[in-house]
Amino acid sequence: MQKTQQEIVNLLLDSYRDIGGINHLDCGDLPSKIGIATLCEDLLCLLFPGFFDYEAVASTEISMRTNELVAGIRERLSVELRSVLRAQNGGNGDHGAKADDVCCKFFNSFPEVRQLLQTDVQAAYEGDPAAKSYDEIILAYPGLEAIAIQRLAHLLYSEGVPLIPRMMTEWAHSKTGIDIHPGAQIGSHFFIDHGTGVVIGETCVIGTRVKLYHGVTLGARSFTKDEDGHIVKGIKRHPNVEDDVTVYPNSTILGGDTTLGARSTIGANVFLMQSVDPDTLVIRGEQPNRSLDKRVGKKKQKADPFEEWAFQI
Ligand SMILES: CC(=O)OC[C@H](N)C(=O)O
Repeated sequence: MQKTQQEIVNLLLDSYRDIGGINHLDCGDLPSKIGIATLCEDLLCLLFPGFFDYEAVASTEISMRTNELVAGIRERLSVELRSVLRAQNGGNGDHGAKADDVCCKFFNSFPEVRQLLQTDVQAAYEGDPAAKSYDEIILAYPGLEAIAIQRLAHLLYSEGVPLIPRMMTEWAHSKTGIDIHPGAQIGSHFFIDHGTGVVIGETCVIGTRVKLYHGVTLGARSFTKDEDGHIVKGIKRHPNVEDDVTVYPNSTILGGDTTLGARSTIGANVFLMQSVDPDTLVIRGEQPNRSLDKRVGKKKQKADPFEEWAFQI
C-alpha cells in the first residue's frame, strides 16, 4: 500500500528518535564538505603561486592576489573552525578567540611549510628519473599534492582542531589515492612515487629523505582492547621510519614499536611487524642478481612464515 508523504516523514522522524547515534541535531553546524574542498584548492594556490590558478599570475599582482586569497581563506576557515569547536562543545560557546588564534598560527607557519614543500619537490626530482622538471612535479605528481595538504592539516591537528584536518587529508585522498593521516609526523625531502594505495597512519613518525612507492602501508597491528572490550585509542600504533629509508611497492609495515632503521631498504611485497636495524635490506622472494648462497651467507634473520630475508647492504 502506498504511503502518504506525511507517513513517510513520520517514519523517518521515528527513526531519528529511535536511532540517535547518526543524528547531528541541536549541537551547531558541522564543517561543510564542499567548504573544506574549496579551502584546500585555495590553500594549494597560496602554497604554490601560479601553479594551481586558472590564469597566469604576474609578480606585479602577487601582493594583491595573496591579500585576496588570505582574506578569503581566513574568513572561511574561521567559520569552519567556530563550527567544529562549537560542535565539540555540544553546540555551546562562541569560540571566536580560539578560532582566530588557530588561524593566526596556521598562517604564520606557511613559510616553514613552503620550505618543507620545496625539499619535497627536490626529493621527487632527484628521486625519479622520469621527472623532467619541478613544474612537472608540482602539476602532475599526486604525492606532492597529498603531502602539501597533509603538512597543512598537520598544523591544525597539532592545535587540537577536530574534524577539519581529517576532512582535508580525505579530500587529498579522494584526488590522489594517497591516504596520509594528519597526525603523521613527516620530515623534509619526503617523496611518494606513483602513490596509489599508500596509507600512512596517525602515529607514524617519518624521518628525512624517506621514499615510498605505491601501495605501501605504514599501519597498525591488531588493536589493544580495554577490559570492557573497547579498542584503546590515542596510543602509538604506527611505525617509525628513520632517515633515508626507501620502501618499495605494496609493502606493509605494522606496529607502533616497529622501526625501520636509517638507510634501510624494504623491497616490494614485504610484510613486516618487527623492527629492522639501520642499513638493512629486506626482500621477499628471489633477487635474480644474487645467488641464494650469498643471501643466506649474509642474512640476519628470517621472518617466518613470510620468507623475508634481511641482511646488511
Ligand atoms: C593506517 C592504519 O593502520 O589504520 C588503522 C586504524 N585506522 C588506526 O589508525 O590504527
